[in-house]
Amino acid sequence: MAAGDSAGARGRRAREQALELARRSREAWELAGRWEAAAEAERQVAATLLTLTGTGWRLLVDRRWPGTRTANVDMILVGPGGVFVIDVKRWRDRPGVENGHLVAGGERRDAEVARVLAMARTADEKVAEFGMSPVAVRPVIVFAGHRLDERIGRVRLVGHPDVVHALVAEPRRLTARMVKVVSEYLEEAFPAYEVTVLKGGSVDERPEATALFDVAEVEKAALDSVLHAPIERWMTFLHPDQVAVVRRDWGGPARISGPAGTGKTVVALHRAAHLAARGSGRVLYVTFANNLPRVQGQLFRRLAGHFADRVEFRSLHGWAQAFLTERGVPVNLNSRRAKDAFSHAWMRVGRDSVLVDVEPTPGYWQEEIDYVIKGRGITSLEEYREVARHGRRTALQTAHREAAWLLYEEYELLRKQRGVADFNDVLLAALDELRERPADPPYAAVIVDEVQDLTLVGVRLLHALAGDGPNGLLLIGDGQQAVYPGGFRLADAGIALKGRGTVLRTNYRNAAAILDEAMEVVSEDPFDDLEGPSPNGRRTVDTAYDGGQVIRAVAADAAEHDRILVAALRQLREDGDGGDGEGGALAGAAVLCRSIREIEHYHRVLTRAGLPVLRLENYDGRPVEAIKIGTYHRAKGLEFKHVYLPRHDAEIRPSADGDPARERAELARRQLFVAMTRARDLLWLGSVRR
Ligand SMILES: Nc1ncnc2c1ncn2[C@@H]1O[C@H](COP(=O)(O)OP(=O)(O)OP(=O)(O)O)[C@@H](O)[C@H]1O
Repeated sequence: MAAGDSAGARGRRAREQALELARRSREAWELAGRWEAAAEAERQVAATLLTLTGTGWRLLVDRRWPGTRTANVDMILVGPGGVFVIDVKRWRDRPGVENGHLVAGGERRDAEVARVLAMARTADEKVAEFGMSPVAVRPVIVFAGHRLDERIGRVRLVGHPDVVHALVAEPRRLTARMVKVVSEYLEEAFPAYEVTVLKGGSVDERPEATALFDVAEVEKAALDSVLHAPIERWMTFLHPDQVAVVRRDWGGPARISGPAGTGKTVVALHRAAHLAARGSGRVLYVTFANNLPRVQGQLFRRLAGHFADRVEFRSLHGWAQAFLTERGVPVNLNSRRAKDAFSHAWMRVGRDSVLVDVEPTPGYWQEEIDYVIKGRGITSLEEYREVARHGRRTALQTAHREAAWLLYEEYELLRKQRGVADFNDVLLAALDELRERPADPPYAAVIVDEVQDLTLVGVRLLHALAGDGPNGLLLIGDGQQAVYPGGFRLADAGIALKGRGTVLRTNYRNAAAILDEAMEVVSEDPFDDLEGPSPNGRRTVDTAYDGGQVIRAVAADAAEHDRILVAALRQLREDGDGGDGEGGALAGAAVLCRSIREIEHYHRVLTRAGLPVLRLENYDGRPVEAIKIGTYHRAKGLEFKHVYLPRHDAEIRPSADGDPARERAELARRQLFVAMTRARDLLWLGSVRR
């Protein structure tokens, strides 16, 4: 269908919906008139909302507020847009919002906001019992006789004439069946306050009774709601245990861990919305990878668009650089020239030293500087001599440590001579600056996703930013998915979790066959998990999805391998099943590679074969009819229906050799594991016979 046609069809549907509501106005008005228990203003608002019940919404009027002795909830409306807990006000003075406060007649009326928020929290609790996230519950105050459409945190403030189109425009979250189930559940949870009597009379006959809202406005709102992308399965409903984590109160820094695909990011996104809803402060959501914030920000806008301006999605280095710029601290980041400084340092003091007896590749020693020495903020040889090198399997004698330290000093000298900074310098400078002058205004909460990929200095920086206050710092990650060498313990960063943590155990992403295959790769490998070593790579995980397909393609040579890959992708395009209803066949496909060189190679191969390609660095999570292509590192935190791993085993070796080889082999297996666990339904593993 052409784009113009579908827009036209959407417009027609929106108009029909608006007209249908208008047709029901008089009927609703009469019905509300028979609501004896309700006050006049409530009856009028109820009449307006009753029009919605003809198009799949359900309205509960005058309900008991559980947990209170006598208080009532004016209305609860359940519809495609979620659950709305409604309080009706008839004020003579015009309500408005000033500096985040509800005001009327020159006075603050914060108590009214607090009251409807408290009602919504009760509803949150009730719906959490069956796994509904608080993002789908919205407290609303409807003002009779006024026009406005404002927001204070989570609370929506709307005038009576604005209420229908405000609610109709909400993104669709619930199917008709779910609306029924949820409203029946709430009917029991919030019992009728008084028996609502329908009597013969009706409310005053008023001329406006037939025009409870502006049809044109509703039509536009209905169109907006369809323009929202379809809501993913986890946008509204989670497992009740996940919802409990989203809503939990933690007295200080906390951690969510769990194997790949267990919903850690999903829970973190819902929690970001929950924290944004609770207070007025900003929430910072950080990851190490710089393409993830775009994808996560995009998901968050779909999940809780009304809080999009309160939650900042940033990469750690992106945030640190912006922070330093804001503070006027110059840092000349130039990783290419910094690398060049290292190469010279290696030639001068590395390649003829004892270091080559342990490991001749200079890259290993650059990592030692990046992840152990600078990454942990070590400033003296004494400190380096003593440090436990978590995550590095290669034991170093004192002589090796001294030689590595010399290499580090030479590198620093040459780097400074060139007047350039590396990525660690950016974080170190930001940490110094933050310690000198704390952030203002500070963030109410900092959520760190994929924390295992950070260095110790990175974690210290975020800890300094968030502090130790309640619900301030949340660390999410899984040591088994660490794709960088080196590691740290949270205790080294001065973070005491004191039992504040939770482990998620159900994998909702990978079909069982895929997860089994991936687990096999790392099952023999111990790993470091931030709070201590984990001796066993085989972990207990429940799978939510059976089935799945793992295809192994073994070719005689590289050219044949690439031909098989292209044929598989063409087949996928023909089969037309790739994108979860969001885009065509290729929208859900990704080709993941170990290195940038391989990416370039496969980009050429696919383009020549006439297959559309999108590099992961340009992907923001929105469905695009193109094969995503990127490195294992860039694929972190993402997922695709079909994942293709060309020459997946080229770097995979048994790990019985010496220590450095073992360390490299384990890291390569963890990276492969991460790539494999990006696949939901199909995993294609290509190899060339050795
Ligand atoms: N309660 C749930 N119901 C259905 N699907 C869910 C639920 N929770 C999570 N998911 C799905 O599981 C998938 C994996 O979730 P998520 O990306 O949050 O996992 P993760 O633990 O962060 O993974 P990884 O560590 O591998 O990056 C998501 O696509 C989401 O659709």
